Amino acid sequence: MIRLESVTKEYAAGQPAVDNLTLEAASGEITVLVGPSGCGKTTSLRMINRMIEPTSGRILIDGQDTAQVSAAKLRRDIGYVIQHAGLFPHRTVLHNVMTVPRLNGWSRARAESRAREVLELVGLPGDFARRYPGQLSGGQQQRVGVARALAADPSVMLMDEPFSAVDPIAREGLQDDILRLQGELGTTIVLVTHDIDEAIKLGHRVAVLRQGGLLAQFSSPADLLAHPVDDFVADFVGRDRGYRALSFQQADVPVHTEEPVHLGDPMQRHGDEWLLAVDAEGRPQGWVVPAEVGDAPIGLEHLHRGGTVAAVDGSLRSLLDAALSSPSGRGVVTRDGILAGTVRAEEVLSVIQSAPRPDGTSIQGTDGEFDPAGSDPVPAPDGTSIEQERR
Ligand SMILES: Nc1ncnc2c1ncn2[C@@H]1O[C@H](COP(=O)(O)OP(=O)(O)OP(=O)(O)O)[C@@H](O)[C@H]1O
Repeated sequence: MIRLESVTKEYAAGQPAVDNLTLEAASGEITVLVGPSGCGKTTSLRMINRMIEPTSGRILIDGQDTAQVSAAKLRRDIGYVIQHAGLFPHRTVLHNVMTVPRLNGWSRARAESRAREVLELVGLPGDFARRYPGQLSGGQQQRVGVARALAADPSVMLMDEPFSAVDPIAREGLQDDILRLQGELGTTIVLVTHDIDEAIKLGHRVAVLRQGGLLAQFSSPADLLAHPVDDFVADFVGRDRGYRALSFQQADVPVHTEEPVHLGDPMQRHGDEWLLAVDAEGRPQGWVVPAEVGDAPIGLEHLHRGGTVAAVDGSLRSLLDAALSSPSGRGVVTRDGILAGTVRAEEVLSVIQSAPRPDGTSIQGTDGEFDPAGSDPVPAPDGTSIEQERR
């Protein structure tokens, strides 16, 4: 566990960048520091590995006061990942990743074998080892940065805006990889970001800081969305937080049997109802309308791919989104990627209505502002209703 005890940093006297911050980052968890620019996130992070010394207060790692440990040793023992990866441009990927194990006195052979192992762990094939950072994309460089931080097998890793310089698609992949790696390795991670969505996706616990380095709220993501402590946090957490909180809720939703058609098979049905097409293994591929296919075999060109697909044990948000985004109004759900059936928006909503929320309450029995079961069919953006669309 990392414990910050009344930690203050003043770069200029009387103007704290971090003000009396007390915070515990639990072992084996991801703790995220988030907040607007200049609120002291990076300063807080860098005080943990003594790249910046606190003006007052103490920082303990597993009970040991970091002030008692040599700063150089602390930095070698703690993985550190920064924006733009910070790789040595004149060293190959392999030598970049070997740096800290070599500094720790490992033999060249052992350091190299460890470097290859962690490069594989972050999803970089073997031939990347010989390249130079300039020959990699931003996302790949960031993966090398993560591999380098993991190379010495640290129990603590600090990450400062690690993904903010890569494009949104690469960023999602990197976020998923960090979640997977952290789950596998159990590393204690403290991560800084200004992106609240990233904080909510990655954090077991999220610390929201405000200007002057003051802690506004320290909570689980679900609690942050459900119970922002004040207007500042509510504004920062942003709109749609009721909907986004459904990401953290799971409940059994009725799954209806769906009789799919198979890609490549002749279309043997008629009319204009939506049918789900699957491949030979039963993986959903998209929706087709028999009248558009005619007598031809069902091909990729006939597919409408608008809808999202949810795992059968996925969050209420993913199940509702599958139903709302499906052109048929039937949300596709899968088990291990194979079609399990379909769900209906009104049934997901009625489960949401009665499911316990993260704070233990349920929507039923509140002021009755929200009553999907009793209301008219939900209008779709084109003016029809999901009831009509379902046919
Ligand atoms: N070396 C420094 N000397 C003087 N002031 C500094 C120094 N480093 C940071 N500050 C100031 O301390 C405050 C906190 O900075 P810090 O970099 O920790 O914030 P941050 O939340 O990480 O910001 P950002 O999201 O913009 O990176 C800011 O007002 C900044 O200008």
